[in-house]
Amino acid sequence: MVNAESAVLSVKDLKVVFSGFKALKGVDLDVGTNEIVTIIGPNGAGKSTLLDAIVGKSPVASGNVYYKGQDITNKSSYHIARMGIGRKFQNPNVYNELSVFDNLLLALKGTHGVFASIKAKLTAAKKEKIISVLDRIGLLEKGYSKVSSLSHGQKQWVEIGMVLAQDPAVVLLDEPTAGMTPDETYATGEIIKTIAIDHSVVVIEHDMEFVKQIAQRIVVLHQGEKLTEGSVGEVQSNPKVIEVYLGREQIDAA
Ligand SMILES: Nc1ncnc2c1ncn2[C@@H]1O[C@H](COP(=O)(O)OP(=O)(O)OP(=O)(O)O)[C@@H](O)[C@H]1O
Repeated sequence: MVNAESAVLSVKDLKVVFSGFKALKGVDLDVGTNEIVTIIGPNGAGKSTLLDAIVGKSPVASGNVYYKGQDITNKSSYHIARMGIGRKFQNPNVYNELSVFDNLLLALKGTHGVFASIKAKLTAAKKEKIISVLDRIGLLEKGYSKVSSLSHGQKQWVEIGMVLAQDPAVVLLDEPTAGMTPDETYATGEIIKTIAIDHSVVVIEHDMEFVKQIAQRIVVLHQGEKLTEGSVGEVQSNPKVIEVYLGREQIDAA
């Protein structure tokens, strides 16, 4: 069982308020080493806000975020990323006219500026790192392809690769399968499981089939609060979760 002492990432009684609107009303979350935590919940539950607050993109009104025991509450996004928390957003943010390889090169830790990065000498260590990331995201064969030639799903994997290139200990993914085909969605689940061999991963997701594929522990948010957490089975059979979320998902899917 993960607790605040053993957690890599620990969120305590976190509150986020937007112009008087309480988006998070005191949320706790502990993420263990190499654990996958999946966050589900209805639209507006506060899922993205929670990830934003962790990485310093939403101002925390009260409560704390700890990374490896250090209080990182309201530190700058840049600082938090450098410490080891990588965040992928919903929309791809890649350089379409560059190759997959060069996109990953740009994302490597300690790299500054597009021109300088691409013109700088490619060391064996950097090349090895990029190849290992390409392998992780299933794009070894596409390393020299322009990102513009890739499918939507493959672009999302490049973005995940760009997060991995920064050597984070914790990877935060906001709806990584949005807009993907079923095959791409499944492949994304397998990529995430491989990432979790040596990273902690927090995933926001709506697709329950995908959640079942990757989930170890599920946290359910509702109206800015944690409704419950547990295994897939525990969450799926929880009457409160069925009422506020899963029932609605099943109706939407019908
Ligand atoms: N910058 C902001 N300013 C004002 N309100 C915001 C801001 N960001 C989020 N909110 C509000 O906070 C609430 C939580 O939003 P959030 O995006 O975290 O929900 P979510 O659970 O990720 O939903 P979805 O599944 O639709 O992405 C929503 O009511 C949203 O309108």
